[in-house]
Amino acid sequence: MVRGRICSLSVRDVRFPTSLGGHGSDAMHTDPDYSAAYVVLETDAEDGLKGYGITFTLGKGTEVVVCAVNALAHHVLNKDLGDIVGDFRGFYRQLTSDGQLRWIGPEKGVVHLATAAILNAVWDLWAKQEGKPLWKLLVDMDPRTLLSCIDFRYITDVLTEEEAYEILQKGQVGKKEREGQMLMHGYPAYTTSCAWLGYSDDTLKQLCTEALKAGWTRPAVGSSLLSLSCVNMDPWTSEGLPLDKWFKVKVGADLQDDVRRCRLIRNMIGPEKTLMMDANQRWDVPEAVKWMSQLAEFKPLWIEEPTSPDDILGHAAISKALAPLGIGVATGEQCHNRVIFKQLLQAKALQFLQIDSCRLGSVNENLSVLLMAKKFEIPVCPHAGGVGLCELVQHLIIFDFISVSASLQNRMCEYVDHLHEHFRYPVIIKKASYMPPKDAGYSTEMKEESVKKHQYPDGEVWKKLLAAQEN
Ligand SMILES: C[C@H](O)[C@@H](O)CC(=O)C(=O)O
Ligand SMILES: [Mg+2]
Repeated sequence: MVRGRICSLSVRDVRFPTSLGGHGSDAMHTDPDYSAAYVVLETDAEDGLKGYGITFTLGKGTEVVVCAVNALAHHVLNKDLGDIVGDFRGFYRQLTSDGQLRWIGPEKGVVHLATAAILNAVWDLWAKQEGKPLWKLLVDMDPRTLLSCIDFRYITDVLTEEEAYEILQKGQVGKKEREGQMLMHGYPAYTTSCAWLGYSDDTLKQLCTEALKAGWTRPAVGSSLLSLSCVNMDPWTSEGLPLDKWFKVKVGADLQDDVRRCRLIRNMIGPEKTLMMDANQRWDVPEAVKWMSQLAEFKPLWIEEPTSPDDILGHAAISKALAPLGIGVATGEQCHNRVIFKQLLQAKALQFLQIDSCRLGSVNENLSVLLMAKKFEIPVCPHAGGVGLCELVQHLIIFDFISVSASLQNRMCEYVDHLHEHFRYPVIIKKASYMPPKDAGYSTEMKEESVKKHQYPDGEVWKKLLAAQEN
């Protein structure tokens, strides 16, 4: 039973100095401090449960998102949780249609990141009150209720509510077995932790060796060396162990460096394992095609964010040009909203769709994208990493497998090995797979001690760093 009136919303600017070690660096974001605008909702219910929500940011960007959360707060305060989730579509519309704030979106950029942080907290609270991890709340939800959380405005030309209902109805078949499979084996993951652009070759080698030792080692059945249309991997052995393992390397700043690093990593992981490349929007369209033609010898499964995330037709042109080389295009971590995803799908502009739990308007909007991806039969391989993105997105992709896609072919969820120790319910990875969370909620809660230490600029960590910079 959902209960309580939301009586307080707080938001904090929490930053981790990851740029000091080059963690998270890429061709565009050379000094990222992984950060979060961290929202806490309290209700007047006697259970004392709180809802925690984050959105992922980089350093200074956080203070702008914090302002936007505060500007949206009045939509949530003094609302009954029951009224919010009882008409979640209406509430989503209310937040995204604020007559003054919509002008600085709409449904994109800072204001949408703030929307995500608030709604992530609402979903966490709802799941906690129901006593279920978020993925299970979604899996058990009756399809009509689930669809009532989605705003279909702007996407009915490709997906009507009735079509979405049919997808969910079909997804009911075999659901119990798939849930069992997830509980037993987890959802396959790939790692980006070895090859951030700011890492030296020695660090890359060392991390790659460690990752291989840690179990990212099984031989692939399908091979990324085949042309894309032939890639048809079954990621499980008969004992239910994951087979192929994927590694991602950052590229895009300097071609000769890329060639050297890709050779190094390919030599280490061998010809069989799947390698992906990520350019983080660095190139123009022709440049992307030319650059990737020169990296094709390393057999990447995909090039991620080859150009501006807004350039749908550019992505389509790159997809077309790289298909004969067996290289797909992946994108999504900076796709503003469901409309951009709709058009990427319509234009055949991507072969791997990367949802992000904090970029889109929370679970509500991500559900619409999962359903569209199913309709277009494009595999979803979520973006994760950052602060808490692994913790959150695992719920969405596990739900997707159990209730929507029913497939693991060509699908893996990103995993990055940073900052999990700051979460109260950190991800559990076994045999390179995400094990479904068991605790109630959306795994969004951070340890209070970590938040205090890393709050910007007054937390202990930042006080020291800022003082050192002054001297
Ligand atoms: C700035 C982030 O670390 C970014 O490089 C992450 C990313 O592109 C990915 O994980 O993919
Ligand atoms: Mg990326």
